[in-house]
Amino acid sequence: MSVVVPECCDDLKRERGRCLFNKEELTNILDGGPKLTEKRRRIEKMLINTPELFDDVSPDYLSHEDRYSNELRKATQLMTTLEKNGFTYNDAVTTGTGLWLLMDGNPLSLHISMFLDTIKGQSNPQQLQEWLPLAEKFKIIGTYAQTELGHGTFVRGLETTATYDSTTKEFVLHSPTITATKWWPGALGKTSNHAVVMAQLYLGGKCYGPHIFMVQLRDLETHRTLPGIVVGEIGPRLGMNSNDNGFLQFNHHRIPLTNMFMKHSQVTEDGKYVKPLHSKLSYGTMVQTRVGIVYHASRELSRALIIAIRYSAVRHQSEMVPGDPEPQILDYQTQQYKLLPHLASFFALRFSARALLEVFIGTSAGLGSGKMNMLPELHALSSGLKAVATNDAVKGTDICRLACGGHGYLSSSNLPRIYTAIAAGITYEGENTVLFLQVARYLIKSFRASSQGQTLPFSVSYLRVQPPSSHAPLMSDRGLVDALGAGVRWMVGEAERRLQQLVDSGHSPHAAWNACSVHLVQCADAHTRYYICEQFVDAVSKLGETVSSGVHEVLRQLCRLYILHRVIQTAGILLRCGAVDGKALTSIEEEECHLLATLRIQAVSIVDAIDIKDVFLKSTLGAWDGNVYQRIYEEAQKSPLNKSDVTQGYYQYLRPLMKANL
Ligand SMILES: CCCCC/C=C\C/C=C\C/C=C\C=C\C(=O)SCCNC(=O)CCNC(=O)[C@H](O)C(C)(C)COP(=O)(O)OP(=O)(O)OC[C@H]1O[C@@H](n2cnc3c(N)ncnc32)[C@H](O)[C@@H]1OP(=O)(O)O
Ligand SMILES: Cc1cc2nc3c(=O)[nH]c(=O)nc-3n(C[C@H](O)[C@H](O)[C@H](O)COP(=O)(O)OP(=O)(O)OC[C@H]3O[C@@H](n4cnc5c(N)ncnc54)[C@H](O)[C@@H]3O)c2cc1C
Repeated sequence: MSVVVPECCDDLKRERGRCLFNKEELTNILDGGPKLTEKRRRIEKMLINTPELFDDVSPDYLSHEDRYSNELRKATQLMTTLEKNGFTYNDAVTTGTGLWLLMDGNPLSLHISMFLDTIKGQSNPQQLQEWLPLAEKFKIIGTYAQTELGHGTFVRGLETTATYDSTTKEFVLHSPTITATKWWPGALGKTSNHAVVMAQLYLGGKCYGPHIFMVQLRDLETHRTLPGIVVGEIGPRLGMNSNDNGFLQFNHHRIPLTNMFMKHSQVTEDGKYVKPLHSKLSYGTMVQTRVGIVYHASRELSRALIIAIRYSAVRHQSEMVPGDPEPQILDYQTQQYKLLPHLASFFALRFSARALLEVFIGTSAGLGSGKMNMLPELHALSSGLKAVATNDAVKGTDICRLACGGHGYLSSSNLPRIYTAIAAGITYEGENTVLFLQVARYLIKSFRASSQGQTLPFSVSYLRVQPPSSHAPLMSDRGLVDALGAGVRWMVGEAERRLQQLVDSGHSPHAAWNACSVHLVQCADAHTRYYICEQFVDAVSKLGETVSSGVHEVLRQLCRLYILHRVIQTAGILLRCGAVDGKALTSIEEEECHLLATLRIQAVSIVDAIDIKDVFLKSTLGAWDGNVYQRIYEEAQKSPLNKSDVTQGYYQYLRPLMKANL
């Protein structure tokens, strides 16, 4: 059956006809300015014009091995296409386009992110000069090998050892137990010939904790594993199965002294240790990746939202008024309630990701001149935002899937794949509960420091013991954000009181910490969300002077929805600390419902402005033209089971069963 694709279906035409703002202007804001929109579109055009980057057959129909090879084919093609056209792999990552083409995890992602970032951030000048050009030109291909079978979260507990032998000026890398096996690193199984390896440094029998080493794993000509190394792939996962996540063991494998990354700490030829300026500088690559993940999570959420909101405008179901035509499902308030707060979250995360990037850039510049004082603030912010962004993207993506009913469960909707890929984000790069506990540690320390009269860094300054009282009217954006801040201050104060009470009653500080950790995680989550609200309000108010009134109004409504929704989610705490009363909550709930109806009118135009082309959405439900049913039908025809009317399985199993005398 041939497809006659209308320019865009009537439902979407009508939706788009109601747009009251300049879409291009909103697109520019999301990209970070018109120049960045223009650059992204140039990259997209170039990629779209490279047919080799697209799948002939859905990876769902490929074997485990073919999925990997197919993705490797596309990943290498992507790198050469970018290079030939004067772009960097970073351009493809920062615009999202590269990651979207490589649908489900890809074998070069660790190389272009954590491997290169470690070389850039942890090398001394000689190492940088030696390794960076090789890695940038793909002469060596690497990954970040830290996690082990026995330890992922607890980096200090890693078992792999790097013991210095001053007689040969080498480190001996060893995996003393099965649990010391490196396990999980992306692209470790079959792709990488090098890895940056986190191992316990031993000098003269003394352990100096985890340090990073550059280790060659495979021969650069034959790609065969080097002696003293065992490496392989770990098998199928929930998602991201086109990557070759791997395992790695060392058997007294020797590498030169100069292969320890020596920007921050050094080992001299005679085996002396030179301490870094801060003990956690070797965790820098993780921090940098967490900053990137906040953007990544917001982008993935936006893909799911575009799909679900367009589909909700095309899908008609049931009767709202008996006898009337079936309405668009987007007209149901419950559908708006499912989707629109997540749309607001996407914007909130995008503005917060930008603010975090600025903190990262500022802190990195400070580190360059020996200033370590911003590091705890960056660690807390990047940990909290990574956790909230991935939690919300996963939840939001699943809600989008559910909001599409049965068709959301189809692989061709692309929602399952977006979900399984981003679901891993809750675990990798610091499991979210663990990261929240790091944030909580910072909050409690800050709260205590404030009680002792110390000045607090900017993200926690609202926790000071005697904050200035809010002058903003409660129902204004600022007033409600101040109320949320008061709620977090109350929660942190309460956590501190409970900790102290437990210690006073004879518990050790560590036991007290564990006994309060559910509450502490809630404090960290609430603090991070307060920070996000602040960033959203600030961004919208700053933009107010420079953007057209239509765009400003849309942003103001999304920001308002985000805040109202947050206040309702936190109602229990806000009532307990007296920041709001029942009457205020009732009017906030009413306003939220009203706002849902207002935002619904322009919802399709808002997701259009996110400007993700069909080839990157890869969804039968979310395409720009809204031609949903034809696409679903055509995708189903591609199933290998439809190649013949009667399958082999019939002759092999079904027929014998039917003929059997049961
Ligand atoms: C760039 C684009 C990216 C896009 C991405 C898109 C797709 C990704 C695709 C695939 C996935 C890719 C890769 C995945 C990779 C990985 O997962 S790599 C492995 C990541 N592993 C982790 O994140 C482990 C998490 N654990 C930790 O970070 C630490 O163990 C932990 C922080 C939990 C504890 O550390 P530890 O050394 O045990 O700490 P202590 O208890 O001794 O000390 C705590 C004090 O140290 C401070 N601190 C901890 N970390 C840092 C840091 N990074 N920077 C600064 N300070 C730090 C902490 O605040 C404590 O300070 P105080 O004592 O309170 O003052
Ligand atoms: C798709 C994917 C890709 C990955 N890529 C890489 C990679 O490229 N390189 C690499 O080195 N690693 C990689 N990892 C590993 C990843 O970083 C770890 O899985 C992650 O850090 C969590 O560690 P874990 O698996 O040991 O979980 P655990 O730490 O064992 O966590 C299990 C549970 O214990 C809880 N828990 C643990 N510690 C605490 C605590 N202190 N307090 C309270 N609760 C706690 C956690 O909250 C969680 O509920 C990847 C993982 C995945 C899933």
